[in-house]
Amino acid sequence: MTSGTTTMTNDTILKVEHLSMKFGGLMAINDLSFEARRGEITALIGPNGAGKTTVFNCITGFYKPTMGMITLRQKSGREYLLERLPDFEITKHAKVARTFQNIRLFSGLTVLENLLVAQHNALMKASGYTVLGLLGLPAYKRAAADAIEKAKYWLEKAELVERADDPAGDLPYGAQRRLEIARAMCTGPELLCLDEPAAGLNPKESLALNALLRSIRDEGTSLLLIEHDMSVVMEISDHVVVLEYGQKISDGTPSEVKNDPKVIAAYLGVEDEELTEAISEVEAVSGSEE
Ligand SMILES: Nc1ncnc2c1ncn2[C@@H]1O[C@H](COP(=O)(O)OP(=O)(O)OP(=O)(O)O)[C@@H](O)[C@H]1O
Repeated sequence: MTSGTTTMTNDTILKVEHLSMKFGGLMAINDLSFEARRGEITALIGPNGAGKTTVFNCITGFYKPTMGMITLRQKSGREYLLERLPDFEITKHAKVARTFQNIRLFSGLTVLENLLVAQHNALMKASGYTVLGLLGLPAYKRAAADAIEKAKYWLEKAELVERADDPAGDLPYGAQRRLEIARAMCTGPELLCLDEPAAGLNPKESLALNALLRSIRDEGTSLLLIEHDMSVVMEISDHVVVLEYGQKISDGTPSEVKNDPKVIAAYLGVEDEELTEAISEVEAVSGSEE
């Protein structure tokens, strides 16, 4: 669905405007606006209950927002109003893929099979949705060969080649995380949304994850991630958006956000008066430096 009404440039892949989500009397997201730029890693951070997962669920079609607009602009310039699309169309047409806080693999299938299953839609399309197509069409044979190539590519990128024939459920936790991301990449997304990808990883697994996410970005897929692990956020993000009580309290580079008194206060949980004091202190210091 093309919106044709926004003024997005090609540098922006996602624009969230005046998003609100109400659950009964609870305003989980309150008039939130932010942008994610193409070819960047954007992190969405904030204390527990700030509304991060709710934003993800609105972007990926799991929730229909109470108000607001979410526009995705593809490389081709085509725009989709995500809040108007059912979730399967967000994946299939708008090309937004996601992972969840808890790993959701086909644990009885092998690692390779997980990557092939992700390409089922492309294969069925090439078959013309018929058995004869599956058996004889050259287009299907080509698509099947492409699917295997793509799976091999992501096996290598995710450092999983040696485990390709093992059941996914037998992999260590960090490898399962990378497999989930590789599987999402096999769907060819323009925007990859990751919900706490570093949760539960040991330091070595965390480094492997960072390398994988950077290489995904460097190849041109934009990333939006929710992450609690600040070392991951500070190390790999190009842009950080900070939420508190469903509202944006800061937005900038990792170092800008890290030094923002509002962010420090949100994470330390200080009272409003103390926050005002902290802000005036920072302003006094920056004023005396000018
Ligand atoms: N389906 C729902 N029904 C009712 N309330 C909900 C629902 N989903 C989220 N909430 C509430 O909305 C608020 C934001 O929750 P959300 O899970 O988006 O926060 P979060 O920032 O992702 O938190 P965490 O870091 O703990 O995962 C919370 O108060 C939560 O209890």
